[in-house]
Formats: sequence, C-alpha cells, structure tokens
Amino acid sequence: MCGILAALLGDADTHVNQLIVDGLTVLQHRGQDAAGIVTCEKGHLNLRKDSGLVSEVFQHHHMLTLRGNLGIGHVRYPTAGTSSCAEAQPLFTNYPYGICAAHNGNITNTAELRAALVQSLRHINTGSDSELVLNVFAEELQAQHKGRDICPTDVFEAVRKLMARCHGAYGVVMLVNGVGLLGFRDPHGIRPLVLGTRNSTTQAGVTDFLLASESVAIDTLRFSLVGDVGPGEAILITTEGKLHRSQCARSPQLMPCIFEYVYFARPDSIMDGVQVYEARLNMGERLAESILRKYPQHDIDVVIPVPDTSRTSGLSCAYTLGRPFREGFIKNRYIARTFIMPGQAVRMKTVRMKLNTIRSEFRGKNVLLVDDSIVRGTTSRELVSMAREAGARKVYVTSAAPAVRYPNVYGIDIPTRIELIANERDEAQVAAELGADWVVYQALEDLKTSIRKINPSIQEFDASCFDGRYVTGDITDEYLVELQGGRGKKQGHQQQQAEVLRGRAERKMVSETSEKHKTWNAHDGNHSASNCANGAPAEAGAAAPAGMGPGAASVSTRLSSACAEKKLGGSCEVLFNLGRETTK
Ligand SMILES: O=P(O)(O)OC[C@H]1O[C@H](OP(=O)(O)OP(=O)(O)O)[C@H](O)[C@@H]1O
Ligand SMILES: NC(=O)CC[C@H](N)C(=O)O
Ligand SMILES: [Mg+2]
Repeated sequence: MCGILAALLGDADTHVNQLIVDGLTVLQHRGQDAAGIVTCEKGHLNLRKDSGLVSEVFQHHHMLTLRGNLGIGHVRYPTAGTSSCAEAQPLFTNYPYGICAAHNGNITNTAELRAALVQSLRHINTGSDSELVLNVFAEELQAQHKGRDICPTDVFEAVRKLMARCHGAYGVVMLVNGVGLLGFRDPHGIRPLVLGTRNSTTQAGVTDFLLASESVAIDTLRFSLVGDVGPGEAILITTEGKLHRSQCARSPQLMPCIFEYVYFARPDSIMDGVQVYEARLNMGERLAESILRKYPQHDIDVVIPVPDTSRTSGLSCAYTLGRPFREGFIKNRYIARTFIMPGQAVRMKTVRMKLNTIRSEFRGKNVLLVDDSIVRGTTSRELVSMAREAGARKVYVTSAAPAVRYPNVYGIDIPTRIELIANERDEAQVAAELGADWVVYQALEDLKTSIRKINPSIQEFDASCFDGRYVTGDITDEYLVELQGGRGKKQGHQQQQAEVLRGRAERKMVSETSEKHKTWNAHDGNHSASNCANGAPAEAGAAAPAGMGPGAASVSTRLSSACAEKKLGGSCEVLFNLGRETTK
C-alpha cells in the first residue's frame, strides 16, 4: 500500500524538495521498502530514489540536486515485480515530453497491457505494473498531440483512455514536464487520494497545491484539506498554478478498500469523509458486542491491544466490555510495521524484536488480545505464546477485521490463500493454530457498518480479502491460479509455509528448554552473514535456506534489499539529473 504525493509551490522561485521529504516521512507507514522523489526545475527533471526508508534515502547532498517548485514522491510496499530498487518510484519515461509517475495500487491486466505496449514499440524495462500505467498514459497523451501545446483537455482525454485500458486499483500522481502535476483515482476509488491547498508562504496571492494518499500529510504540512479526489476523477494542476478537474471514468462508483480503515491508514487521516480513528473506535465497540453475544459469561480480566494499529479498537472494545484496558505489550519505537515487510522469515523475527511483555499485566490473568487484523497469523501466534510465557492463565484473541481468507489483487501483497491462517479454518481451528483459548473475528457487516456510520454515502467497499468478491469484475479463478503460480511462487509461499511450521516447531522446542533467546540469536549471527556473502536470496526478504530457522533474515528491510541488490550485480542507487544526464 504505497504512499504517493505531489506538490506544486505557487512561487516558482522556491524549492519543493523538503516539503516532499516531510510529506513522505508522514506517509512512511504505507511503504517501507523504497522511496523516491522527482522534481522539476525549468524543464529539468531531477530524480533520486533507492531502497530504504525516507530518512535513509534522502541525504543532504541529494536534497541539493532536487531543485524546482514542483515534484512528486513515493514510498513503496511492492505488490508486483520485485523489491529491486530499479522498480522504486517515481518511474520515468522521456517520450513524449518527460513524464514521471508514482502509483499506489495494483494493475490486474498487466499481461495484456505489456503485450500491447511492446507491440506499439514502447520499451518496458521492469516487471513493475506501475511502469505499464506510465507507458499507457504516455502513449495516450502522445495520441492527443496535434502539433500544438498540450492543454488540459488532452491530458484528461489521455486519462480517460488509460482508465478504459488499465484494470485494477490505482491512485496515481504524475509530473508532466512543461504541463504540470496530474493526479487520478481508479473508477472504484479503491485506492485513496486527497487534495489540499494553502496560501503561498513566500508570495502573496498565489496558491500551493498538494495531492497525497492520506490527509495526514495535508495536516502536517499545514495545508487545508479540500477533499478527496473522486473515483475516476482526475485533477490537473498546471505549472502556472491553475487547477482543473474532470471525471474520466464511464461509470464511477466509490468502493474504497476496507483494509485502509482497518490497518493501512493512520488513525488521524480522513478518507472519503471518514475519520479513520472514529471508524476504528466503532470497530472495537461492535467487536465487543459480538464477544458478549458469543461469550455472555466470559471471564476476561483485562484487554490488551497489539501495538500499534489495534490500540484504537482495543480501547473501545475494553470500554464496551467493561474491562480494564492495559498496555501489556511495549513496542520498540525503532522497528517499523511487520506486515508490510518482505518475506515471512523477517516478519517472524521482527515481531519478537518489536514487542515485549509487561509481565505483571499477564501473570495469573485471563487476557483478551485485540488486534486490528489477523492475516498470516505471524503476530498473534508469537503474542499468544509470549502472553503464556508471561504467566497468563487464559489467552483469548479477537480481531477488529473479519477472517482474511482470499488473495488480494488491489495493492495488498497477499497473492495466495495458503499463506493465510484462516484459509479453510473456522474460529476454533484458528484458535488451535494460534494456541489461544478462543478467537473471535469481527463480522464483515459490522465492519462495514462501523465505517458507514460515519459516511453513509459509501454504499460498497472493496472487501475482497474477506469475501472473495473482486469489485472490478475481471478477476477469474484462472487469474488467481496464475497469481499463485507467479508472484506467490516467486515469493516462495510454499517455502514460507514450511518456515512457519519450522518456526512453530522451534518455538515449541525452545519453550521446552527455556533457551529461546540463545537459540534465535545463534541462528541470526550465522545466517545474516551467509545471506549476504552468498547473495543467497533471489529477492529481498526471500525465504531463508532450509535449516536456517526463523531468525534467518535481517530485521532491517534495507539490509535485506541490499542483499538482493548484491545478487543483481551491485548498488542500484539512482541519482541523476534527467535533464542533464549526469550520473553519480
Ligand atoms: O497476522 P499477521 O500476518 O501478523 O498480520 C496482521 C498484523 O500485522 C499488522 O501489524 P504491523 O506490525 O504490520 O503494524 P502496526 O505496528 O501498525 O500494528 C497488523 O496490525 C496486525 O498486527
Ligand atoms: N503497494 C502498492 O501500492 C504497490 C504499487 C506497485 N504495484 C508496486 O509494486 O510498486
Ligand atoms: Mg499490528
């Protein structure tokens, strides 16, 4: 679930670089693998992108090259292609005009698009679906060119054509050299995009513009939220600072991704008129009601959230249950989100590194652990065992989202069912799998109501990972089988499954001998070294070699990406001025 951002400062003599870096930092929770920015100064495009967090990718000397008053930025969580920094965004094409794109989402008809683009002699350099979006737009914009300057109508016509050709989910921002900034959202509005403005801080009477995945960027950069870009809508901000809007989809219908409200978005964001925090409070309340219906005689002593995301729903869940809300798990503030890390091995290890127990909150108590979602079960599995180690008498688990049972094709990296803990399992079986006393999932209708209560005009959602209904209508069983055999296989999900099992066996052994930390650390040392030296994993975060154990991969996304790049033949750092063609 990448983060995208586009900004234009009305004062042409100012530079937008720091604003974009700050905005991407605020959107970091949407993608931790790679970051990139392109700016435009007097017709020259300046690009800097690499694997890593925003704070790692943009050093002072990079900032000096990112000149210009307009630009776009991206933080990446890969869902197509590879984790290689060659696929970090923004992506660039010089034909026609010089266009850069940053994309959040996932395209579902990539094979068809790729074939058509190759046929029309456009060069496609990577496995990235976003590169296809960029090239489709470039091709369609070129088709509008009639030997005169590009005007807003040409741009919107190109987006219209793109929407007819590209299927799936997309929030996109583009920089078109000499024209301005463009932002648009797919016809179902699956992926979010908001617009903000402010008065220029350096020149009276001119406006600064900002497009971002989440309103939290608008707030923190001190812009005012104008509102959401509508489903199928495109917004063009010209280099002269004029704003144009146009509906580019034939039959737009808002069906936002429900998982944004559950997990991806920050609680302080407002998406499609819904304050995410409020929606999560509602989720916790409904969840508690559901628990009370199923277990009216429950013996829960204390409610403990799983930091970070479930804190909000945990709070209202505890309140509605009438039980104390306690911080039983403390999160290491320097470790980022686990779910969006690449590879099961690194995710498993990170949970242990990330969370630790306050023993007194567990000892002798019946605890209810509240998480926002249980996807692969990586987090809950570890936490149930940690709760027991900390002396809990009974451990109950509840999820503010329903059971995740289907692959996601719209920008969440779940290409196969087999990796999901709830695949072909009911609540009792998931509880057994987690080692919990019972598990309660939110009902899908209750989740929808939690959000609709705030904005009743959202009639439907993309809730495909919960109900298997793909709103774009083009997802066939064959497509899902292909996805499993393609990205699923590439990521080694069978191997990951084996990892999970091996991890489980190891944990059992470890808790029997009470030497878990010693064992895990021993694995870590051996493996980290061999991982890099041999260039072993085919992709960042790929499953560890057999026998290496769950502590095998590095905790740091950056490190695992770096190892992958070694395999690709050296550093992939990109720093060059596209206009002047200088390479660092
Ligand atoms: O069942 P799983 O496969 O473990 O996935 C679900 C977990 O992953 C996410 O946490 P994450 O650590 O990514 O982020 P957070 O700190 O924002 O909660 C989510 O909040 C759940 O805790
Ligand atoms: N999570 C996303 O939005 C990913 C965008 C794009 N599909 C990529 O893999 O780079
Ligand atoms: Mg979490």
